[in-house]
Amino acid sequence: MNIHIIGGGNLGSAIAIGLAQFTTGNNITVTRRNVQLIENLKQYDIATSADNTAGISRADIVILAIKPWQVDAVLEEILPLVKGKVIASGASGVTVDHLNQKIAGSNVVVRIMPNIAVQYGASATCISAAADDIKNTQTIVELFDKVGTAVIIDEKLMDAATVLGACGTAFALRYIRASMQAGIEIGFDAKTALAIAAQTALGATQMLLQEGAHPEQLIDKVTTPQGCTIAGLNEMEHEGFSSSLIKGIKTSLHKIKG
Ligand SMILES: NC(=O)C1=CN([C@@H]2O[C@H](COP(=O)(O)OP(=O)(O)OC[C@H]3O[C@@H](n4cnc5c(N)ncnc54)[C@H](OP(=O)(O)O)[C@@H]3O)[C@@H](O)[C@H]2O)C=CC1
Ligand SMILES: O=C(O)[C@@H]1CCC=N1
Repeated sequence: MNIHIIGGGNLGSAIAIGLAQFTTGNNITVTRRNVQLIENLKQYDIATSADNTAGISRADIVILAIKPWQVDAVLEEILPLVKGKVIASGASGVTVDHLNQKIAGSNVVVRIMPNIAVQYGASATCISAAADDIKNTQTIVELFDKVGTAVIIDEKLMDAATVLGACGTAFALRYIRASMQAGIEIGFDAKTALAIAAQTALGATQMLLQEGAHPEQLIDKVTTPQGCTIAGLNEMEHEGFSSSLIKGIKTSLHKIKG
């Protein structure tokens, strides 16, 4: 397939590299105005251009990885050339209804919400479309399944998916950073503390995904009665660990919904 990604920033470049690394048989093009900033993509055999329409008529899928307020102008620019193509928008908060109104054509219009771990084949991608288009989303689901997991969700949950899945990368990294900082305070150098904290988070995630267990079932295996784990966990909860995470996620959702 020919995949044309408009917006070679954090998300667009990550999608391009992920698809280049974890899929075969696809030609990928990425565009942005300051094209010199994505020269590095060429090492993955990804074509780059400052012209959003360059080669777009050969594209099978057009992915929008631009800021929400840039979507309308870019659509106007490309619409005459993208009739019948799949258009997948990763712009947060821009609804399928809005996209369909702007596009008003024969296109399959899909909303995608990956996260930047797509670059490493580890995104949790949520996908939605209008009822008429759901049956045509298979290509997109299969594509994003190769760079992590991909699920179709009800569009009304797309903002929630953005917060849990996309912003979630930052939330998880902040947990690792805090662990690292604590690790330094209890005796490790920064590099070792980070290595231990990051690998421990990865190991916990692997167990969770492979066993399909509830986190607390695995936590029970770590908490020795009267031991140091439960003492630490309970202190964290007294200080509002779970509560602050829940509040932060809800605040992010309110922000997205305006
Ligand atoms: N970052 C993340 O983790 C995630 C982001 N998103 C969503 O993805 C979208 C992009 O976010 P992000 O990648 O972080 O933002 P960035 O600012 O990093 O990337 C946006 C890119 O769009 C380019 N751009 C702007 N205008 C145009 C235009 N007219 N034509 C072509 N390219 C253009 C910019 O480059 P230039 O100025 O050179 O043109 C820039 O590189 C947002 O809607 C965001 O909500 C969704 C999930 C995760
Ligand atoms: O922070 C943001 O608004 C975007 C949406 C998801 C990740 N980054």
